[in-house]
Amino acid sequence: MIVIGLTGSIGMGKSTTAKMFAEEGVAVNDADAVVHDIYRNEDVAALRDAFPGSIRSGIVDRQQLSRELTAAPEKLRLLESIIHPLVRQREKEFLARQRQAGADLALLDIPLLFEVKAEDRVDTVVVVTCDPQIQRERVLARPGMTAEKLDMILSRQMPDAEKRKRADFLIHTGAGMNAARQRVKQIIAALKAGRMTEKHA
Ligand SMILES: CC(C)(COP(=O)(O)OP(=O)(O)OC[C@H]1O[C@@H](n2cnc3c(N)ncnc32)[C@H](O)[C@@H]1O)[C@@H](O)C(=O)NCCC(=O)NCCS
Ligand SMILES: Nc1ncnc2c1ncn2[C@@H]1O[C@H](COP(=O)(O)OP(=O)(O)OP(=O)(O)O)[C@@H](O)[C@H]1O
Repeated sequence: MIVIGLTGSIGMGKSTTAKMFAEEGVAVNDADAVVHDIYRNEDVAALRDAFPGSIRSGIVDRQQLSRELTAAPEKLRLLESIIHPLVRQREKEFLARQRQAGADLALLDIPLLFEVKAEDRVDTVVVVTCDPQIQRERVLARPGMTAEKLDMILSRQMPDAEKRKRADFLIHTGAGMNAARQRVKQIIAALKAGRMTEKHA
């Protein structure tokens, strides 16, 4: 089974592109969705201890947590140290299920793939990218998003230019949905034909 790592900075189009892979029959594990699921459904003692002000009825209130972190960005590191091992565990279970089902491809959508050195856990890395202007417009258009919060998140992400350099495949999402979909199909075909990278191609 070939494990695809999909990444890109905030608002570059990861979720949209992951959906396109899913529509082509590739099973997808979305790290952000796993985090949200943990907050909604799991009573994690370490989170209760570290962020008591963001807990409602035993589980994390994500909006409150987000406000707390925007006010105190240094706490993000602590949050990551609690959350990332849980995400990693879910990822392993997902891959085991896919292997057992005999899948030929599986995709991990990992926003912080390079930052947490997850390249070692995947066979090929696909990076989504677009113009920084478009990125900012997309993100600031989201309800609840502020310039401060965006800057807090960007400060924890590797610059897009560096991600692009490290990519095996690039998908530009500034040219519309159809162009991105064609590119997804092309990448799947390349992988199925054993071509794992376009680096130095
Ligand atoms: C900071 C939190 C509370 C903000 O919640 P909110 O609902 O507003 O945003 P959401 O989760 O949808 O994230 C928005 C974007 O920021 C990115 N992002 C989230 N956390 C981080 C982080 N620690 N570092 C860099 N980027 C991040 C996400 O991948 C996504 O692209 C939340 O993102 C969170 O709990 N982050 C910590 C967990 C984490 O590291 N997640 C990254 C993927 S495992
Ligand atoms: N190929 C594309 N063509 C046009 N618009 C796109 C394309 N890909 C994504 N978008 C738009 O960009 C916005 C952000 O996309 P998306 O939510 O997929 O980003 P993301 O990288 O997953 O964000 P985050 O990092 O916050 O999770 C959405 O409004 C989406 O419709």
